[in-house]
Amino acid sequence: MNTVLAVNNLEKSFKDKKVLNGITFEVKKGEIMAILGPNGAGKSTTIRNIMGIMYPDTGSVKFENYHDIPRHKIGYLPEERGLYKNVKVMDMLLYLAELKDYPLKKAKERAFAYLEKFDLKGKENVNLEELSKGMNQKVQFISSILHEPELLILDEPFSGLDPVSQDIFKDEIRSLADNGTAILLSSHQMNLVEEICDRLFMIQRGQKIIYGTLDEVKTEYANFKCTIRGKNKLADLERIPRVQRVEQKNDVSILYLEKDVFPTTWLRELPEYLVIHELTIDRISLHEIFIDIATDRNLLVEAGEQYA
Ligand SMILES: Nc1ncnc2c1ncn2[C@@H]1O[C@H](COP(=O)(O)OP(=O)(O)OP(=O)(O)O)[C@@H](O)[C@H]1O
Repeated sequence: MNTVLAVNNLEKSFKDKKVLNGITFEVKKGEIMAILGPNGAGKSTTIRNIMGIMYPDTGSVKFENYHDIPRHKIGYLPEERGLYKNVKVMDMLLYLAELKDYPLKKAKERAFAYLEKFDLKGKENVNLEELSKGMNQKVQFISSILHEPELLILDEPFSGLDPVSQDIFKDEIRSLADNGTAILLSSHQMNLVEEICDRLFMIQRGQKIIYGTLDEVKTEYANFKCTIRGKNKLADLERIPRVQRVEQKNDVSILYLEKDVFPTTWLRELPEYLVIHELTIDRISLHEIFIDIATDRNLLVEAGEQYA
C-alpha cells in the first residue's frame, strides 16, 4: 500500500513544556489509521502540525508526491465545531469546495447526494446556526469530503452524535477508505475505533506507546481475561497461578491473566474449590488497554512488555 502521509520524528514544545516527543507514523492509501491517547496526550497538536496550522520544532510531515502541504487534496474535520453561523448550508459547502479548486457543478451534485445520505435533504437553504449540533457536524463532515480528498483527517468525528448518526459516519468513513482515501482519525470511542480502524497509533505525554494493526495490537497487548460467575473469595482467586489482578462485583469476578497464558492449559489447572456457574474467556478490549495506559496502571510495562 502506498504511503500518503509520513510523519517523522515530530517534536513540539509550548514554552518549556514538551508536548510532542518523537512522533513518527504513516498513513497509507485506503487505510483507516486511528491516533489515540488520553486527554492532553498530543493528538490535536499532532494533527495541527500535519495541517500546517502550527509548525514542529523539529521533524517533518511529508505527503506523497508533494513538496508542500497539498491543501486541496486534504479533507479536515477539526475538533472545533460550528465554525460558520449566519451562512446557508449549500453556500458554505460550495464555498469550501471552491477554495479547494473543486469544480462547482460536481460539488453541487455531490452536496445534494450527501445531504440526502445524511438525512439533511431540504436543508440546503437553512442557516447553519439554525441546525442542531449533530446536523452541523454532519454538514461539516460533508464539507471535509466533498472535494474527494486523498487524505482525510478527522478529529473526534463521532463526538456528540447519536448512535444512528454514528453508524452513518462509520459506514461512510469505511466506504471512503475502501475507495482509496487515506484516513487519519482521532477518537475516544474505543468500540468504534475497534470496529473500523485498520491500524492504530497510541500516544501518551507526546510519545508513542503502541503502533500497529488492530490484530497485531490485540495479539500483542490484549492479554486474556476470564470472567467467572459464582461466589468466590477474592483471596482464593488471587492465589490462582498467572492471575495478574482480579476485579469483583457481586458474584462476578474478572481475572486478568498474564501475557502468554494458554487458555486451555490455564483452565485445566484451575483449583477444584472454585464455584463456577458460568465462565467465559476473552481477550481484553481496546478500551481496557487504553484505560491501563491512561491511568498509568500500565500492566504492559509491569509485565516486562516492550513497547512497539
Ligand atoms: N497553544 C497551546 N499553548 C500551550 N499549550 C498547548 C497549546 N496547545 C496544546 N497545548 C498543550 O499540549 C498538550 C497536548 O494537547 P492536545 O490538544 O494536543 O491534546 P489531545 O491529545 O488532543 O487532548 P484531548 O483528547 O483532550 O483533545 C496539552 O498539555 C495542552 O495543554
